[in-house]
Amino acid sequence: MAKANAETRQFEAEVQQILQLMIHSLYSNREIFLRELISNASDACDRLHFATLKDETLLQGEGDLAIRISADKEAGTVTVSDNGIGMSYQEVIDNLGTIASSGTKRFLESLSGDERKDADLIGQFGVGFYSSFIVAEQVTVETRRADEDKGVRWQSDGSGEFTIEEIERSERGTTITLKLRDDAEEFQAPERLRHIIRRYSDHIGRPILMPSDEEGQDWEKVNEAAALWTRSKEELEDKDYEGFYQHLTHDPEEPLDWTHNHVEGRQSYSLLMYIPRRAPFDLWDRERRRGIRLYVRRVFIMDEAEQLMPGWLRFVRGVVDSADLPLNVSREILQDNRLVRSIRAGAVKKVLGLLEDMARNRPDDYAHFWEQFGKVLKEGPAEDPDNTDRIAKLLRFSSTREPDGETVSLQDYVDRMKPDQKAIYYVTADNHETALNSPHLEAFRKQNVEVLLLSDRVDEWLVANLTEFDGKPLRSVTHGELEADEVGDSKDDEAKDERHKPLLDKLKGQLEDQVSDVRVSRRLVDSPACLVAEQGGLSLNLQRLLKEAGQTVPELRPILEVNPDHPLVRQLSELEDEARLGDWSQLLFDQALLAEGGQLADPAGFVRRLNAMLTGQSRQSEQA
Ligand SMILES: Nc1ncnc2c1ncn2[C@@H]1O[C@H](COP(=O)(O)OP(=O)(O)OP(=O)(O)O)[C@@H](O)[C@H]1O
Repeated sequence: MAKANAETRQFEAEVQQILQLMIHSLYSNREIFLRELISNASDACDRLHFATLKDETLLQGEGDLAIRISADKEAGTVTVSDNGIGMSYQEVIDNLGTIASSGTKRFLESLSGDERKDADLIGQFGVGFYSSFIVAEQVTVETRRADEDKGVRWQSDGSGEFTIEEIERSERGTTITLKLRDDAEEFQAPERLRHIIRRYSDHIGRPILMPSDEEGQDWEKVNEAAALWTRSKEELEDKDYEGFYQHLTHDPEEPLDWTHNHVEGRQSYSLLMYIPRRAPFDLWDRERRRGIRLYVRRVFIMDEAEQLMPGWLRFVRGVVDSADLPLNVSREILQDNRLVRSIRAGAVKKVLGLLEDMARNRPDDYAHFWEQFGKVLKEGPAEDPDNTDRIAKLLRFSSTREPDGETVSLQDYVDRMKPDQKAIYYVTADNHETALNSPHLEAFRKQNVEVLLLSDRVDEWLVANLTEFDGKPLRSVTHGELEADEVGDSKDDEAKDERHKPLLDKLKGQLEDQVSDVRVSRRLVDSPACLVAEQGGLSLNLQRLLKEAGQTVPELRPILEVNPDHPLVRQLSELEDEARLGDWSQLLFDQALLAEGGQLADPAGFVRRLNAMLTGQSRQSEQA
């Protein structure tokens, strides 16, 4: 594959796009280029270290892995060098000419064209190596892979193409030389470089060295060079944790919170986990691998070890360093490993503790967290029955008492339940407005009984798995028959049903293909009718969601409940004309369906019947 002569190649079109965007949007924060290069160099050392576990000869006698940074005033350059794994010819092409990561591809797809917004977004991906071009008019990379004889030189001015050629290079690893732009001269000053290194890269586990004298013969260590998570909490400051978070995630924002623990016992491991401030835009992408970075006794093993964090905490970022896992652990082994399960259980408990603490002591931060990640947390009870009670306490809902925003906890709800109230009531709907205006709530409103308003897709899944809280059952207001005392109804209901039997029979006759039953409602005050699902059956909302998702749903006919005190229903009960009775019954059913967010089977028919009714005629009398 290697070529003897230099060849010129084009950047992938997307790289050019990224370069443009970056040079313009990151101008105010140019110094991050150094952080990105150090981060790559440190990863390269980690990867070499990992590779030498299998093949010691890769070290070739040079075992002290380090990152060297120096400036040359005369040449106007800054050089970042590492003796890590290095790159082969093909790897240079793949890594430094294209956008290899699918995440970055998706980022490009999501560009809005609004520079401000896009600049915000770009930070989520880590602009990596290409950030060199913020300060450099020319970048030269010389590298040799630890297991190859020949080296490679890559060079570009960032304007559209690069050259690549084979070279002789005795040292293993990578040297990146930036020819600084005129307006970036400040980065030649060693003090400036030192300052940036301490600021952004102090937590890097490898030594970062700079020349200690003018001649550049002796090198001295500039950073702390102990992996941050191995250090004790007492000696670390917020800015250390924040710097490490940046290294780990490339998130331009500071984390919302973190938890750092050293666990000793049957197993020993260190955990450092962060809650980001903002959800990544691909949080809902099921293909996207998540999880945290795994180290074994300080040796980097893998990124995004999804086995270490359950799906319902997929927004958590961080590091686990285990003292007990074998160094040759693979993703497959992680799948089903007792140690991993117990680390994950420990990690989950720490995150839950962190969130509980935030909810209690920093309600504003928690509200922010909930807004960003609440929907993900709602997957918890289904995925993790063991932790359901703790997760349930962290949930927040909108309710008929507090309809603006999701602010009500189940504990708040239970604390203000009426003394004789038996259940925690909720309504699910396709959207908040539909839930809030649902006719099913009328009797509850009248009796001042609070009802939770659920309108996220995941809510149906949540309530299927969260059936009680604090000993109180969760009960849907659109399911089953309400008992008289649930809504403070009088006791003469039986008689009421009897009295209205002729009406109910009429409606049943007209709508027999569409409903499974018709009965007098205890839910309604102002509306003439509503639809109800069988107790324990699928809600109409869930049936719709499943159909949208392409699943086959058994044809479940709802129950029509009517409000016999409503003028419309009263008039209907007096109708004799079969055709008008048919139209009115259908209208009653259709409007009940609309009110709870359903779709009409025959919208044109609905409009025609409605118009006929509004003009005081029925189809029959028009024809006559
Ligand atoms: N010093 C280096 N030694 C060896 N490989 C490197 C070095 N610098 C970059 N690379 C390779 O080039 C790839 C691209 O680097 P780049 O900084 O653009 O993205 P990244 O590091 O993969 O992503 P991110 O910055 O988001 O973590 C790296 O994944 C790595 O494989």
